[in-house]
Amino acid sequence: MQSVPGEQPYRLGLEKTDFQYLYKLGQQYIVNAYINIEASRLDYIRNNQNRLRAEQYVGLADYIHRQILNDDEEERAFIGRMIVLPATFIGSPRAQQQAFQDAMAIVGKEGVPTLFITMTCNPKWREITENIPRGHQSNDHPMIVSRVFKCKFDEILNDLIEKQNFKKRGLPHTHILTTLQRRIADPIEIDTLICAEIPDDQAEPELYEIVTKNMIHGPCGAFNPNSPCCENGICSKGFPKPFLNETIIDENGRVAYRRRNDGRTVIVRANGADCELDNRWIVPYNRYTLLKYNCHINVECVSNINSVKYLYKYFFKSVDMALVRIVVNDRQQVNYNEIETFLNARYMAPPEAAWHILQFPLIEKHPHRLSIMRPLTSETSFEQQALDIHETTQLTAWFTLNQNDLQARQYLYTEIPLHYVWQSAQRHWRQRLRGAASIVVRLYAVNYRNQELYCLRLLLLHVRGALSFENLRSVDGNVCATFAEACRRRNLLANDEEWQHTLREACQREMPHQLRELFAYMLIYCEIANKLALWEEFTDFFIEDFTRRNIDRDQAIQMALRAIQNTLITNGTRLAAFGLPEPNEPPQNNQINVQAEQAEGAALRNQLNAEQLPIFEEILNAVNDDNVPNRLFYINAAAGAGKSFIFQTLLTVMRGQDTCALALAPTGIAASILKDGRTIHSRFRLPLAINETTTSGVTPRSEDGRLIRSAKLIIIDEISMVTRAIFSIINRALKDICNDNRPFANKVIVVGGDFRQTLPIVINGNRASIVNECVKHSLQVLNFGQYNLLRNVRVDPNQQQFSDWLLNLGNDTLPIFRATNYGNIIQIPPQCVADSKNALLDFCLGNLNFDEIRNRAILTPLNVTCDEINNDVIHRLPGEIKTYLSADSIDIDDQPDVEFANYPIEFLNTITPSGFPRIDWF
Ligand SMILES: Nc1ncnc2c1ncn2[C@@H]1O[C@H](COP(=O)(O)OP(=O)(O)OP(=O)(O)O)[C@@H](O)[C@H]1O
Repeated sequence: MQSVPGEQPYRLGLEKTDFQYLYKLGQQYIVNAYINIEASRLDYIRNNQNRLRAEQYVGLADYIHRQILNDDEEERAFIGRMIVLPATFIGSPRAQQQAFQDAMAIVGKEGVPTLFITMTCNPKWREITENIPRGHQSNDHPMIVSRVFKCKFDEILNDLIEKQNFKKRGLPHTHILTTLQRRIADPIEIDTLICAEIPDDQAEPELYEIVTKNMIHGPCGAFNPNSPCCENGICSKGFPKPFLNETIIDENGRVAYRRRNDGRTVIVRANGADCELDNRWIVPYNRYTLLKYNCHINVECVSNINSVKYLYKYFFKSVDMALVRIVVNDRQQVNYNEIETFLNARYMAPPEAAWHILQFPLIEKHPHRLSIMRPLTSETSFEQQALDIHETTQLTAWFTLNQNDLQARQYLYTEIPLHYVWQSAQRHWRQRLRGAASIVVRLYAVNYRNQELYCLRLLLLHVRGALSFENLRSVDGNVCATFAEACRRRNLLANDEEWQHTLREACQREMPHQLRELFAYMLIYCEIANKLALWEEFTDFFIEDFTRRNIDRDQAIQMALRAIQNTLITNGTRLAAFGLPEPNEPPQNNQINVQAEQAEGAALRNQLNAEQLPIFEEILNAVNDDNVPNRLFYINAAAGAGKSFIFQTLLTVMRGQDTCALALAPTGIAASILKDGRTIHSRFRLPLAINETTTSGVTPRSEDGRLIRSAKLIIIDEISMVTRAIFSIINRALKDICNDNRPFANKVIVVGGDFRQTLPIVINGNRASIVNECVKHSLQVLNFGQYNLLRNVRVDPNQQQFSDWLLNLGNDTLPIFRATNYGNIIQIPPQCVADSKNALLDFCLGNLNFDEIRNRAILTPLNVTCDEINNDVIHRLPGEIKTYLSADSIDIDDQPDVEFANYPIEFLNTITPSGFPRIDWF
């Protein structure tokens, strides 16, 4: 039998030979043929371990050394023979790891994939049945099946990350992850792309035929408990799925597809019986691809990068199971033989063998992998070893390039392949003439335990135009002894130094009260290792304003602690929670200057317009008389109609009467507009995650409880953003704290907002789920009296037209410009449209000075646009640009090393989940 790969396809592809009639034996022949080919390759690897430098594989050497340096002498081992499979051997653990990291690099550049497509070969494809002898099964002709599948596979590939896979028993199938240019975030859009229902057999007979043949799961569960997908009789894939009237995206971004209970069913035979299956058993598909390819093609929306991980896990599992096993034999010799392990855990199906014999690739496109340098042993320095091996690496060639080419110095090492091409024969970088756009670059990953190499890698991600290793280690003209030291000095590694640095810098510019506030927020939001040390180091700065006033140091410290405590309490926490000393006395309530408030209240009251005044009077009347029955007010105010103005007047007038009123809002920004405004969460001590059973953390006997009890009026601004659950918690909490079972404990509650504006945030929610969260329904149920403010006081009277347009927009009464599947398109008045980004910036920022600019904001629907605009704005501002870098890391406590290596630092830098800042701030 031939073992040369090139000859097998020829031999097996011959038409009308005896081979065609071997049936099952033919399958065996193909597997054997490939095993032979593979064996010769493995032999080569086994006999060339020195050339592969097996001892230098990072992590492996670490592990082996740990075994050898075991404290317990009895347990100590010595290194035996090490045989490793290189990354170039497809199926080796290293190849899988590299492939995964390649995929992550692509995700880093292109974004999280949009669709996960699984396509399985259809053995009844005309191209297969017409090419096998009559009466034969397609199984017996894996070479033809593989060839046809490859053609179909090539056709469906379009802008994707792809992987090839083989089902253990049967037919080739492929998993494809595609990244569309635009993310699909809307359930309606998902419905246009993906369907999980039985088509109408009259209207779409062809599709009906394909779906009922290829896209029905199982049946499993009660119909067929022995189905391979069942564990203890329950389907591990969650079939049958529930009926759903609308597609829903849950809070984790997972999609539950629309499967309506429309009465359509299909009869499928399983377990010797006819089973009637409905839409709950349909695997999601795309109409177009199904009609075109006529096979099983499962199309699903991707929710997060886990799908990439899943793809590779699946790949690991079913194709070339490569277990890493360290054998310590009787003589305590550590033998590490990946080839043996690879072969022992081997499963080879005929289609897979055929695929390999035909030399179809498993992975077609790699990012440009940049070497850092050869992974080296620990005894000698990297530089020394690099010199020792007398070989120019991509990295040392980059140094040389920078020495000779001034132009190249502007680039990072990772940007070099975009501008220069690596000439592997000559071992140098040559100017690139074309093709940069499609290049994805990634630096080989390094385990963070290998500190120096890890830090070298980190420097390469941030230092441009380095001339040598020494130059790379230089910071501000000083050569650091190690790469780690250089990283620390460049603030690339996370530690408390960055917080010291932040405070030190702030000390130069900020007033002590601002420093105290900054410190309080650092405590709340930053991961500071030694908070006490930081407090002690900067105490003198925190108390400077007090000591300047000749206040004794101890007392000044108490005052500073109290100020910090006040900020912390507003945010629902205390100094003690951070291991810091608590101030001796409790924080004092702000003293209210009653007379000043009375004067201000009277002035504001005089300004109230004809729409506002009657509402104000009615509310104040209810506050002053417990017997007034109508105590719940809902001010329905269009944008800028002056509801906050009424609230402000009410709060001031009540303070003038020395009566307690509380001002609340769902967000910090909305709360900050109101006098002594607090967020609902902070006032009622609510946890972040709210559900029906959540209760307020305020107890009746606490300081907060007393304050809430004494309040005669509670104002909640921006009620449209409050969820029903929170509103009901407030109602329950008031009843509990005040021991009064009437609605909201008979307090005067004034809520205001505009349901045309922002509604509650429901992560990945659709229209129905967001509306469902709104309090509007509760307002009606609880009999809140509705008061309308419609005149926009904010806009210039000359812009009444714009004000009307805004109102119509909110009321959905504007003329429809064009109707689409995703909703109606309206036309924005031409005077509100800026022709270009620059025109927009000119309009918003013009020639304003910095203070004026601070009061303006440009809102964008997408973070990327916001980053773009920020970048432009920064360059328009006077002064030097300073960049602050974040030091991203994975929480290694619950991540094993392998996970860490799979998410290299530059990948972490590219992800900006909501609420996370970019890696660089200017
Ligand atoms: N009676 C008034 N006299 C003078 N200025 C007023 C009056 N009412 C409102 N304003 C001013 O009009 C602007 C808009 O008012 P306000 O912020 O109270 O509106 P709003 O209904 O809360 O708006 P939004 O819905 O956008 O929050 C503010 O600058 C406010 O000071």
